[in-house]
Amino acid sequence: MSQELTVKPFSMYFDLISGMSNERSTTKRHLSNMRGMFSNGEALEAMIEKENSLMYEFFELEMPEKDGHLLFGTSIVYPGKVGNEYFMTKGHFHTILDTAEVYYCLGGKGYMLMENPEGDWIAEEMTPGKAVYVPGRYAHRSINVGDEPMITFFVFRADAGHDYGTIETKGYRKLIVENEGKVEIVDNPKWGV
Ligand SMILES: O=P(O)(O)OC[C@H]1O[C@H](O)[C@H](O)[C@@H](O)[C@@H]1O
Ligand SMILES: [Fe+2]
Repeated sequence: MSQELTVKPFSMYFDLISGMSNERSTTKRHLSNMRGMFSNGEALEAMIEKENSLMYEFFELEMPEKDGHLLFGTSIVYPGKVGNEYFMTKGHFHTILDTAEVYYCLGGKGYMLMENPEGDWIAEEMTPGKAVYVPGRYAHRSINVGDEPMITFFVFRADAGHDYGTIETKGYRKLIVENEGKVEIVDNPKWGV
């Protein structure tokens, strides 16, 4: 094994309530990083003009991108809406499509929205204590439908990679929106366009 592929055993502390670690810094996605992801682009621009606030952040550890290694961390999606659509992550397929991921919800309330290229989709509810298995081939996006930050711990194969292109061009088949105070899963009218 070459030197750069050697990883010594290590541990990392995450706060169970906030999901944060003071040992590293997070990658941050602000409203302006989410252009094109929400169905109501005008609502997003209006919000950015007022304040380009933080939508979510997550820990991206540096691990050798080699099969056999695992990458883990936490992700924190803040509460809010763009138009009637809840704050969410961009979502992605894995570049090595057939690689899975596990998420464990530590706090908040939301959904893991998943869909595969064959058209199967499912929105798995995420509440504290719930572990969600995202099988290979499924794009995955975390959506916060509550009033608190939605915090998850995740683990996936370190060389899986992130494919954002498909979601950026086609979007998701489904949207999670608020309708008269209730959470609803609706068809994305712009899907594939
Ligand atoms: O990559 P995004 O879709 O923006 O989501 C942000 C992050 O969310 C999760 O926690 C994943 O496990 C990360 O790999 C991902 O990068
Ligand atoms: Fe992933």
